[in-house]
Amino acid sequence: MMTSATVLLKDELDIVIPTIRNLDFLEMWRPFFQPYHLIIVQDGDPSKTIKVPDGFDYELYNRNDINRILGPKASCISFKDSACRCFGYMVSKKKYIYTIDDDCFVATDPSGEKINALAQHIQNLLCPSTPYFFNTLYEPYREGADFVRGYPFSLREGVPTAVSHGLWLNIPDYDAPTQLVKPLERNTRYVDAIMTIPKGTLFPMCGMNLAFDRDLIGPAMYFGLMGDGQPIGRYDDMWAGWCCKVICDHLGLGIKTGLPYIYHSKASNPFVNLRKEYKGIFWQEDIIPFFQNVVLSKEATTVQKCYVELAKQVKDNLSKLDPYFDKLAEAMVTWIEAWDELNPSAQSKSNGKA
Ligand SMILES: O=c1ccn([C@@H]2O[C@H](COP(=O)(O)OP(=O)(O)O[C@H]3O[C@@H](CO)[C@H](O)[C@H]3O)[C@@H](O)[C@H]2O)c(=O)[nH]1
Ligand SMILES: [Mn+2]
Repeated sequence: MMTSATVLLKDELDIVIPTIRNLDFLEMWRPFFQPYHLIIVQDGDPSKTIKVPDGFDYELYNRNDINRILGPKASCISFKDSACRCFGYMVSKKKYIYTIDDDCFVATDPSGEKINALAQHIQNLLCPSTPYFFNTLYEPYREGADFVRGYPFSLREGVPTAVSHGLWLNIPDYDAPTQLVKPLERNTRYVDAIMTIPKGTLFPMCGMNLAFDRDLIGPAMYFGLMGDGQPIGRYDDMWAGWCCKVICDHLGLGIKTGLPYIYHSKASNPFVNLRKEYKGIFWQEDIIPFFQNVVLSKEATTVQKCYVELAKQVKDNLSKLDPYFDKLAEAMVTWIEAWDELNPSAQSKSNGKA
């Protein structure tokens, strides 16, 4: 059991869990999660009671709470999709967020050790990122690693890390077509590496094992309009990842991917997933070039300013793809308004070097 001295960021980090199920999975995480505050976002029927195992310090929000707290702005929070988790990011008052799905369990590393995914994410966030020059020995700040020969000393200080993207053993986060073609495929490959995603490169951000610095990038972690009443689902985390990456590149912040692993136990239904994803699979062939060509102005010195500029570019450039993007662009602005209403002190803080 960790002592209070070794509980990293105990009072500076919230764990956000979106759920439509019971939370028995927390029993396996108890040794690692119990010291932290949980923010549970209950999706679906608000009259259903979600049982939280004893001994955890938590706050729980259902749809009625979201509507009560945000009023008309609640329209930007998805219903019946894991995208609802971003409400937890908004109501948190902590500097760091870790979000995990309720079908993700403690994984074991090749030595047989239980992986404290939260501790690894915290390490990732507390160490700088290196987006401007790739270190071929991967994360240079780890024990037993460093910058390799030829790495410019002027770049070794790195930049602040905004996001730590973890991976998954057992059920990988495949899209529906891949799941359908490879229904029995399980990820058993433990790759002992953490990498900074280079500046100018996008990546597919998965929301099931994800940590971030809320002060640096929180307002960009909007998981979009998904699920009930929307033409698309299961692109919530992807959308947030693309928005976050272009904003991190603009503000000089870093995103890492790799360790830690969790054990993902539940394969969602590939046919249901196909119905949710299919427009995204088609649209992303236009969405990705859009994000690859996004330019934010030098006046965009805060995440909020970047995000509102991005929303306008979404409206101007993607609405021709589908009227959905008009709605999404408006929801992006509503999200920022709601964020700033709930987080007035952080409103104008400049995050990085534009
Ligand atoms: O309507 C819903 C459905 C689910 N949840 C909660 O969200 C997470 C994820 O649900 P689940 O594990 O069933 O789905 P996956 O397909 O494995 O999810 C991954 O795919 C992406 C979906 O966008 C995302 O990267 C991962 O989450 C669980 O905690 C459910 O309880 C919900 O809140 N509402
Ligand atoms: Mn899952």
